[in-house]
Amino acid sequence: MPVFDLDTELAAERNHLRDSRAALARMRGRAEALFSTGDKVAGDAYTAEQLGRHMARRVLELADDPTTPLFFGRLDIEESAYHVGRRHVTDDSGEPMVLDWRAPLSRSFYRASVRDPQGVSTRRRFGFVKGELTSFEDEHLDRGEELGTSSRILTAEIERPRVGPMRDIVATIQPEQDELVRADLADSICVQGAPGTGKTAVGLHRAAFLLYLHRERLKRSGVLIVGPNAAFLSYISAVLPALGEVEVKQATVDDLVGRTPVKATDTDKATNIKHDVRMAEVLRKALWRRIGKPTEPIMVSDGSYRWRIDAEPLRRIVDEARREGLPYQLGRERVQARVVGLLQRQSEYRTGNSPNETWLRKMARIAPVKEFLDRAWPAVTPESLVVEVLLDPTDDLLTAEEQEAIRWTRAPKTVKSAKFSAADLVLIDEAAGLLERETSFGHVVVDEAQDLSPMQARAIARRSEHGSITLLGDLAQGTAPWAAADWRDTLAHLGKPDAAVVPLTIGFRVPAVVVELANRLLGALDVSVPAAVSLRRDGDLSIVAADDLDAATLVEVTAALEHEGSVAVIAADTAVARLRAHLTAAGIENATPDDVDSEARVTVVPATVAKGLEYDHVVVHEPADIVAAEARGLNRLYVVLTRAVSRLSVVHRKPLPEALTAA
Ligand SMILES: Nc1ncnc2c1ncn2[C@@H]1O[C@H](COP(=O)(O)OP(=O)(O)OP(=O)(O)O)[C@@H](O)[C@H]1O
Repeated sequence: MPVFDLDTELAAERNHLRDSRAALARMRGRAEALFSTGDKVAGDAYTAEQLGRHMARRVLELADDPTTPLFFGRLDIEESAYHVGRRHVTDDSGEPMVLDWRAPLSRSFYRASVRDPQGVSTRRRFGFVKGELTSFEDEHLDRGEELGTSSRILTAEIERPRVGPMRDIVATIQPEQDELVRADLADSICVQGAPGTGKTAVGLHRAAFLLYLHRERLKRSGVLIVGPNAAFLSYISAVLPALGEVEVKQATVDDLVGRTPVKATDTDKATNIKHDVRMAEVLRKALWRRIGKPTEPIMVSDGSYRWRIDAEPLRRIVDEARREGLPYQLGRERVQARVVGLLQRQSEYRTGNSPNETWLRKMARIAPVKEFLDRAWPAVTPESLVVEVLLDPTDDLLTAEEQEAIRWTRAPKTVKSAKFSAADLVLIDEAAGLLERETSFGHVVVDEAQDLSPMQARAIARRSEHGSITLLGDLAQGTAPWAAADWRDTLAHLGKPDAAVVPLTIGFRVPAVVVELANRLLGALDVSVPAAVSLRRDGDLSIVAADDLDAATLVEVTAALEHEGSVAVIAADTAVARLRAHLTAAGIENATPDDVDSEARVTVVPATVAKGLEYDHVVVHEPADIVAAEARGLNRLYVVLTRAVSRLSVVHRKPLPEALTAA
């Protein structure tokens, strides 16, 4: 029996890595050559363009990032060894050298266990430094060896300092995460997970997995990722391209509904009413109220002919179209087409000829038909409907006080010149959905979903009507006034009432000491969520009471800069400008989270923007102010305290919130 020699094994694996990289380079070379000759081989300009786009994407997909390993694992199944990596690599004869992590066989890399080895005798994980293979770790499942979360390589990965944007986790996806990542395209899922349990990571990897498995279908319908704000989207923006997926749309809900610019602000009260689901019904009623009952005939002169349609058949056409339940605009088009159809029949009967297209178009626009349509089924734009409702929000569904809170007291000169608030845009989107169908994405991932208002959820429902969704969130992190208390409500608004709600409980970000502090708040948050178990035993927590807060913050930041990794000061939004100036005056370069190109190691983060982000060292500045700044301030503090990967310092002058000091 050959002696197992670690050095020889490692050398063999390094050779395989070198050969795989060379093979990938050849694959890319071939794609580039095809890209540059695409227009010569394609028969026509359209095909050339299609091919060009396909090849350009292929070239991007085949990029080799020298800082990340091309493969990170190996499965020994029977007599064969399969390397598992970020994408397929084949040799010149088409034989696989690296299997894509999403391939069916790779599943065993994440799921095989001693209890269910799935034919795997040995699972090997590789350790890398800057793309160079430095070590490996074997689990001989056939000998009952299993490392689980005690894997040294997993521990190193989750404890590595965080610098720059979020990275993919393909090398270390955990079984409970993998189950979600590989769920069927048809399945809508809601993931309830404590901070740092990998919800965002799971959502992004699921998108990549679905794109791999259903490439053609999803290329047509598209995949959409919805995140809470621009800073978050830029933080996660590198993950999918690193996995070879370059065509996924990422947007905030505001981006989705932003057909006109925001030019007004609402009172909190008005905002809350406008985000309430009752507004959907208020708008629907206001729209369909416009439809009139035809009482007069249509009379059309057409050269020497006169056509007439009586009120009765017109009433029937309108009633029928209403009953069909189509979006309003389609209904209008159908009524118009049926009226023209009746005119056409009269013309055919009298003249014995079928009228041509020009005649049909003329009849559709002729004054008597147009006037009838404008009375019976008037043209509407989403904006005009919302203006109408806001000028007169009379509806039993709203109390008199609520109607007053949203009422516009002055009419804009024109609908075009109307000044809309952010919440109005959500109403306009709802109105647009009543008029016409939205195009539906094949799959939508919604992150930080606990903060979706019912009306925002409906905006997403319209964009996922024929697709599935992955909803990610944590009820304890709900900070919006309408934040969900029960996922079932959000799922109902999203049109996916039967989606499974699945918990994630293993925390990969926040060290145990910090989790323990943050968890003290849970009791005061009035939500029922499973608490997280942190995988991280390392980490540091310090609570500093100081008279001069800004000076104390500076001391903490300076100390943090001694260590590797990113540093954030998180403070109430109103303190950010002052703190930044204070740090700058002390010679510490700093940026805000939306400043994506900044090289500064220190970021000053307004508390309301911290959601979803993480930093190695976090200095929380005056928790009492963060709590006092908003109605759900304790939830905000819970979010803020759970951003730290390695160390958390809490700097305060005012007393700490009671819930935090309770043992
Ligand atoms: N299986 C894993 N292996 C390695 N790192 C992981 C794994 N799962 C999650 N992580 C890391 O843990 C951190 C937290 O993950 P992520 O941001 O997805 O959590 P989250 O549940 O969305 O958190 P939050 O609720 O705070 O937004 C990230 O740095 C992520 O890369």
